[in-house]
Amino acid sequence: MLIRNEAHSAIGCFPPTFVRSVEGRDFFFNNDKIGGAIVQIKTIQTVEEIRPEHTVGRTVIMIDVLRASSTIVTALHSGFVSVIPVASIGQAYDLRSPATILAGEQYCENIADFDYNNSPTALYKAKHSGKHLVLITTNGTRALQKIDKAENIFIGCFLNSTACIRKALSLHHDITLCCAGTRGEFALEDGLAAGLMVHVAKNSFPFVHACNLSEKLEACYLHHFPQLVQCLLASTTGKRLVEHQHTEDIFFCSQVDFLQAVPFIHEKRILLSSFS
Ligand SMILES: O=C(O)[C@H](CS(=O)(=O)O)OP(=O)(O)O
Repeated sequence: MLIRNEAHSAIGCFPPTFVRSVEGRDFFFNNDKIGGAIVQIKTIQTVEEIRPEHTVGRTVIMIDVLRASSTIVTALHSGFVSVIPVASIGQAYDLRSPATILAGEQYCENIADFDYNNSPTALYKAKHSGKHLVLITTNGTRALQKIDKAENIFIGCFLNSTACIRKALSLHHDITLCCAGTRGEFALEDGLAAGLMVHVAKNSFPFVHACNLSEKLEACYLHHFPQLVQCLLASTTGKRLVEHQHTEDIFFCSQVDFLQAVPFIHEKRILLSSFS
């Protein structure tokens, strides 16, 4: 039910009129026709800071640029039917079958008997059409368990940033950009990808209200995007990945809008959205 806000009573003329529903959702009107709901975008710095109000009734984009989100986007782009995130190495071994491939890392190190590290570059070259990827990573796959109450959950990174935020906007829920972070700390690369998504959202849809952090991260992205690879190489996670000989993945993960795949979570599996 909509309640007209008397402070904005200029119905029928531009600028549009803003109205708050009894459910607390804001809408805008153009020439007395409903133009749509205002989408609020909130960015969370690390998954540890996620509270129920950031997920319930909202669309959440989980961002773990280095590397879980990039790996998931690439795997689904490359023909895997699904990605199954697991919480322990034992669970991954239990799911081993002719239909599955095991990938992941623990603190950047390879896991014994796994087919791949958490490497988007390797999965981009791999040919496993029709198989399911079982994935465990230090931060990203665990982060997913903390946002499972969201209305919709998408997986985003630089590789699919425009496709991902546009898909989220199309659902007309408020959006939480959840930066996974690294080992409990904010990760610059996640914040920069969030900033890019905020920028795309503001340029795609006229009535986006972004929180202060979102606005600052947008400015940060716009400042840094000419040297994105250098930024990622100099980040805490980037340095760690270089030490572990995963430099190629940093270059791969810094490619903005290289892929169109938009993964979403359905019943604990990650699938390709039909829109992708
Ligand atoms: O190896 C990765 O991709 C990282 C390891 S670290 O803990 O951030 O160094 O894990 P992820 O879960 O993808 O952030």
